[in-house]
Amino acid sequence: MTVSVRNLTKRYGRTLAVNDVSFDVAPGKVTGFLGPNGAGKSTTLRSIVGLDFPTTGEARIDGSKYIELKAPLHEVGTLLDAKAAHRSRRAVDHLRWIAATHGIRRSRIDEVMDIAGLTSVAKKKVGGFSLGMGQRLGIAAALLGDPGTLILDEPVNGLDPDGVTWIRELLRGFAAEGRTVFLSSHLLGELSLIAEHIVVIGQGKIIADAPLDQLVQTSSVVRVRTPDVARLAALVAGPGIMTTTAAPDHLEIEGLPVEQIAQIAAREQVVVYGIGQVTRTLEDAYNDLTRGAVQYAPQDAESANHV
Ligand SMILES: Nc1ncnc2c1ncn2[C@@H]1O[C@H](COP(=O)(O)OP(=O)(O)OP(=O)(O)O)[C@@H](O)[C@H]1O
Repeated sequence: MTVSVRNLTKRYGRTLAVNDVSFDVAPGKVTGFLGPNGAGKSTTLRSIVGLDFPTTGEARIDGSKYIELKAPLHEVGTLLDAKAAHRSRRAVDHLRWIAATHGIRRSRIDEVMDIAGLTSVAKKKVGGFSLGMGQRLGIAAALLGDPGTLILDEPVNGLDPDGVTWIRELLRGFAAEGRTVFLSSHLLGELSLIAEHIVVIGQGKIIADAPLDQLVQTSSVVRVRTPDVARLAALVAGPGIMTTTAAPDHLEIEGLPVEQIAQIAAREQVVVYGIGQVTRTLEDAYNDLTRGAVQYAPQDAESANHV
């Protein structure tokens, strides 16, 4: 199932929350949705699943608008607010209530509770759940109809390390079956372990839509760990080559391939403890992309130290 967003614009009064956004979410992989606070992620996700009506433009799931789907739970599983469950209801009753809307069999409720690790708290009231347990319940609900697509807003939030590993494996497995996964998250390190494709939104506009590999592609900088930084810097010096001492025993070299640097070091008998290309993290890529698109930031570096 492909999720297609076309020229989606959403205004709330004077606020232009989403501004002419178009992108596709492909099946068979996990797609991450990133952006600063207030960038328009939740509005976009809510518009995809018919909880918000676009001012103009549209979102379709395999060609249909969400509201046109005959049995939406079997097509799209959603988690948009982990606190949405009724506080006085028991976890199992929350799932029974949702299952009843689609005639989903009772045994499926046990299955999803088991998948989400909630079997032992099935009869506990949701009001007593932690954020992480609420997330697990929300994911169990999203899985109830065994859908082809999952749309999740911040599903990793509040999960403990076991929970983070669990959801990573769950979502990757889901995508490996050819299904579609679209999730937002501010946890960039975790997202780079889950997602293969990344869409970045800033101030209501799409500012990147690319495979993760492409965003974090290896830079041309080589970092060498050596006790002889000054000597190696002098040996590799030449036109178009930049060297930076990154730490007392770390030299960064731009403009020469790693093999050539290793050969120079070997030939000149410079001791090397480690050598390799510097890789950009998703966080580096995100910071570069969203510079200028952050709405809610401290006024200056000085105030940043005081928040
Ligand atoms: N129901 C609403 N009424 C008025 N303004 C809204 C409403 N929902 C969102 N907005 C505004 O639209 C903009 C986008 O909000 P949205 O919640 O989509 O951002 P987000 O990227 O999900 O942010 P966060 O990372 O903080 O969750 C913000 O300026 C927000 O204040």
